[in-house]
Parts: sequence; C-alpha cells; structure tokens
Amino acid sequence: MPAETLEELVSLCKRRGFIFSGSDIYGGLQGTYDYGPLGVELKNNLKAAWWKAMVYERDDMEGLDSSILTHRLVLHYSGHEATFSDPLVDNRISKKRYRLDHLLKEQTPGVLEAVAGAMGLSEVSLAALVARMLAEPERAASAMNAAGVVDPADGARGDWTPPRPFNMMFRTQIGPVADEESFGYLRPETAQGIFINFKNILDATSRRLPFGVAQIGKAFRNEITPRNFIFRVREFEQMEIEYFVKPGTDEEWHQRWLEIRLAWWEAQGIPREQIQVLDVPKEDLSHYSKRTFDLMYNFPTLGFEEIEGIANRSDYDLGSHTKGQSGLRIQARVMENRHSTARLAVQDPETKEWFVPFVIEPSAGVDRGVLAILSQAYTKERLPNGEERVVLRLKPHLAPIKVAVIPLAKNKEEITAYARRLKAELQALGLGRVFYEDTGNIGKAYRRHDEVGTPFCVTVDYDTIGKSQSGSPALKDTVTVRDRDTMQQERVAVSELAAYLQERLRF
Ligand SMILES: Nc1ncnc2c1ncn2[C@@H]1O[C@H](COP(=O)(O)OP(=O)(O)OP(=O)(O)O)[C@@H](O)[C@H]1O
Repeated sequence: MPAETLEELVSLCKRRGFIFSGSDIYGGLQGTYDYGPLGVELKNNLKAAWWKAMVYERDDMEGLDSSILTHRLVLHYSGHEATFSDPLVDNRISKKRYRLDHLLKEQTPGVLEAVAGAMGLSEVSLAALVARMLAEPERAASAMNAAGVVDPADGARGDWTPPRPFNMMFRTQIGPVADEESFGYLRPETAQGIFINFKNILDATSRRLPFGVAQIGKAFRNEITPRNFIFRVREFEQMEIEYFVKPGTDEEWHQRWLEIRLAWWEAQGIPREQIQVLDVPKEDLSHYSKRTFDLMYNFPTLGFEEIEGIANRSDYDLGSHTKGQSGLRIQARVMENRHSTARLAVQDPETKEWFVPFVIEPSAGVDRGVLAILSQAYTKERLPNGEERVVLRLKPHLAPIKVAVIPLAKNKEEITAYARRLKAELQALGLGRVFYEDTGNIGKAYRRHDEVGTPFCVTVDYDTIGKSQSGSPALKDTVTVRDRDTMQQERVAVSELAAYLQERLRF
C-alpha cells in the first residue's frame, strides 16, 4: 500500500538523506529543495530510465541540452512575456498572498457560489470564474469581500485586493551593465530551447518527420505559493519531448504518446489505476495548446494532481519563432515575428511546399515523478514477530543503492577485507551504487536498507572465509543474499554473484 500522508514521506526523505529544504541553515529559501546522497541517485536513475526509453530505445529521437539563460525575444515570441502568469490576490489583513484559483478552491461551496453569483456566473467553473475576475478586478474584490472569502492561513474572513496577473518568469540581468536592455530570463520550460534549435538539429541530422527531440533540464517559475514539498517549487526539472509531425497526423500521434507515456510510468512502478487522464477543458488550456491530456497521480494527502502534461501544441511554437511567417500557412494564431533569422519549416517531399510541423509535447516533471515514485513505493508492513517494517518497494533500476555489502563482524580483519574486495568487484560491474555497510548490527543494517529501497544485501560471514565452527567447508567463498521484498536469504557462490545480481538488476 502506498504512503498514506505526505508527512511520512517528508520525514523519511529528510531522515535518510533523500531531500532537504534549500538554504536550510539560513532559514530556508521557499520553493527550493536540495537532493541529498540518496535523492540524487534516485533522481538520476529516473532521468536515465526516461532517456533510455525515450531516446536510446527509439529510432525517431535526438537529444539536446540547451541553455537555461534565455534571450528575451525567445520568451517574447513564445508568448510567455504576455501570458505566462498566474492570478494573484492579497489579503490586506494578514498580508498573505495567494494564487486566486488555489484560494477559491479552499472555500466552501456556498462561498464559491456567492462569488460566482456576484460575478454574474451561474455555474462555478473555476477557470471561467478566474478569467471573469481578472477581467473585472474591482468587481472581483467586492465579490470576494461580500461573500466572505476566508484566508486559509487563519480561517478568518479576508480583506481582498483586486486580483491581478503575476508573471512567473525569473528575469535576470545578463552581463556587467545593468541597463533596461541587458536582461534575459531563466527558462520557465525546457521546450523553447528545442524549438529555437529546430533548424540546427534538422541540418545536423537530416531527420524527416515524424521525429522528436528530448531534453532533461532545469526550469524556473516564480510560483506565488510554492507548497506541498517538492510538488510545487520554484526551481525544478523537466523531462520534455517535442515530437514533430505532419499537420493532420497530430491527433493520432497525441493518442499514441498518451499510451507510450502511461506505459513508461507503469514501468517505473506507477500502476495505471493510480493515474487519471484528464482531458483538459478548453477554457483551462495553455495559450499554445490545441488539446492537452494531464496525467494525474493519486498523491497521498493531495489527491489526484498532475505529474505530466501531454499537449498538442499545433504549429504554434515553430510558427511563432520562424522567419517568413506569411508564406507558411501557419494555422495557430501567432504574433508577427520581426527578429528571427531561421526558417523553422520543412518541405513536403511530394508537393515541394514548405510547411510548419505540428508538435506533440509529453512534458513530465522530474521532481513530481520522484514524489510519485516514493509515494507509491513506500510500504509499512507488520512482520510475523509483531514488529513493523518500512520498506521502499522501488523498482530495482530506480533504487539509490543497488547492493549493500555487509561484513558480519566489523572487527574481524579477514571478513572486512573480503567484504571490501567484494564491494569493489561488484562496483566495477556498472550496476549503480554498491554500498559498503558496516555501521551497525546486521538486523539494523537490513532495516536501514529496506527503508531506502536497496534491493539486495550481501553478507560476508565466517562461512565465507572458511572459518565457521559449525558450518561446512563447502560454504567457503559463498555469501548470503537477502531480498528486500521477500526478506528471503539465499546462499550464493561468490563466483556466481555477479551474474546473479546482473540478472536481477537488469532493466
Ligand atoms: N512549480 C512546479 N514544481 C514542480 N514541477 C512542476 C512545476 N510546474 C510544472 N512542473 C512540472 O512540469 C510539468 C509540465 O509543466 P506544465 O507547464 O504542463 O505544468 P502546469 O500545468 O503549469 O502545472 P500546474 O498546473 O500544476 O502549475 C508538470 O506536469 C509538472 O510535472
């Protein structure tokens, strides 16, 4: 059974070194987290699993690592300067600041209906209500104050300001001269780096449609209220694919990518039934989207929330960034581009006509993925002896530590030397992290490794070195291998150990 509350995960993550609050020793920096010794392994393994399945195992993909610092014009023509904003509202009494849709979601149905009624809406669709409130901010403030919208921080009625859009991009000075012209942005999504490199990639690889470009990297959003641990943060990582297709084939590819991505999450240990596919209502779609499926994972405490969006971005992005827009019959509504130096289009091999490809974009959050995988793997079990054990049932390829090598006696030189040698040999196999564990008694070591998801513990004992009083000489050069999930122990010859582990850890 997955974790029941977010709190138990937060506690495990801190205690065992998966995730720490950012800038913690100076009081913390809201919306930032640091991945600790085990967290960095889990996160790297998740990214490697994505890259392997989405790039190496397909024949229609290329990779990219574009820069985080982004030219202002990229985010101007992408539409982010004008529209990448969330609705912000302040409570004059508590001085707290909220994202309007989040604030409204926390109100009782009665209060919500009263706000909607005062805004002249009969039905309460949150997206429509927020849009109306931003269009008429003064009326919205009166509506909220009259309806008694409460501040979730203290449960008291607030005195609300008119809502206003708040752009979520981090603007930063670039270069030594601090004038109005010398600024750029930290990218709010990795996607734009792919679009602006479309021609470079095409020229370098001679790809033909359909093909995709994959990228993993940091993205930054100045979220109004970062919250829920690593679920909503200001600095996070995305794993994004921009898959370029011929217009007219986009809807079919959109469906195909939905299936591919659900199967991938399943292979990472997230069963299909724990994910709801939300066909995002028209009024909630981003400015570039023709249609979007959100994959919503059933998080403890939070309920169903997005881990990945799969959008049909039409020809909006390449159409926005291309030069010579007028000759390309672009279908999306795009801003006139007066600056681009590249034609981001392809030629139809038969008609010889130039056109702008459509884009299907599966965009997954690494951090939300890590949280979902931890939630799903977290299990509390009652053992036959009445004790409780916490075990992270991670898929072995995601486990931060693949194998722990444990000397039974930490003061017996022959045993520790043997264990160290074995650790080095196993490490050389390239399985991932192999850990030399001599920090406690064997029972404690097993429990520690259960809790962090280590699939195998290998114990070197007196039998291994041929010095057991009761054991048989045949046990020399054998070790016990304990399985995390079944807790069964097997005696395995050291000469066969590499093959034994390789078979079970292959993915
Ligand atoms: N603030 C954030 N913190 C962590 N991950 C994020 C954040 N914003 C987006 N992501 C991740 O990036 C993915 C793609 O970004 P997208 O723009 O579709 O998110 P979004 O729809 O804005 O998310 P939300 O509606 O939850 O703010 C999301 O599915 C999510 O996994």
